[in-house]
Amino acid sequence: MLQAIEVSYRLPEGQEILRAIDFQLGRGEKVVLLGANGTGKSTLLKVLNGLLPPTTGTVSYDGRVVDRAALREAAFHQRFRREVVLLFQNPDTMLFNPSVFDEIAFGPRQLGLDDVDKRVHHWAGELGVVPLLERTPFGLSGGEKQRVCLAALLILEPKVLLLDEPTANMDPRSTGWLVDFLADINQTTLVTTHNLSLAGEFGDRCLVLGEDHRLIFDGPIQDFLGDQDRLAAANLVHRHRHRHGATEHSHFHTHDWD
Ligand SMILES: Nc1ncnc2c1ncn2[C@@H]1O[C@H](COP(=O)(O)OP(=O)(O)OP(=O)(O)O)[C@@H](O)[C@H]1O
Repeated sequence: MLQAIEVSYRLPEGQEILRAIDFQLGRGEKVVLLGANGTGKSTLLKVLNGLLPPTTGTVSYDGRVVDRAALREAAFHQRFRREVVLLFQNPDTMLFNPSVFDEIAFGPRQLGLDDVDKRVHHWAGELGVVPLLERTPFGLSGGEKQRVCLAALLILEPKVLLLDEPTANMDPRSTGWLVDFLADINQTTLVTTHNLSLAGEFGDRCLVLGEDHRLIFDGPIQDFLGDQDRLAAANLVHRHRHRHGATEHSHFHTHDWD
């Protein structure tokens, strides 16, 4: 339903940070996007969400090319913005309303949906943020902000969720809750994470961006996670020395940052 066809993205300064990326997300599919720092994961999500136009190649949604012309058409723009949503890596980028209630209500109000109050209470309940509704979003903890941002997206009843490191600010209990929550929804999800211990919980298929900014793997996640050579080539495991008294050895470690 969402497809990248030979997508490349070049920064204004000239550096190419996505190179000929080609893949398709099927309806209801749960996919994980992996890659070392700076390989282009956040950029790819922004391109898929229509926020950055690819330098070459195309993104298409349900068979329609997502370009400036399409996004200028009111009907397509409204449909695409409602159905394909992006959770930014930094929740502060998304919060700009005076209260959590207004933050969650913003999308439905923009779209002219009815029963905004009821919808806000429903999604605040789903995300466990009802006690925060009258607070200002700026004073919340990182994990609380993440939940508020998710409520503000899910209230639109999207079909595709692009989630950029959704557990990065979350403590272990919230992380466990989010993993279960995402497993139970039937939307298409594409989730980036640096947490290889969790990656397999977000989907059965993974896409991996290499340090050359190309898609270097698209397949079953367990095949990728079980292959030390591939993990090392993608800079997703590291090796360092351990000393145990007089003996010393080294082996690979996964690099879980959140
Ligand atoms: N607007 C911009 N101006 C300059 N450089 C940028 C811009 N956007 C992205 N980059 C650079 O492009 C590269 C890819 O960035 P991106 O944020 O997509 O990587 P990432 O894979 O999400 O990284 P991380 O794992 O660290 O979050 C980085 O080197 C980044 O510094």
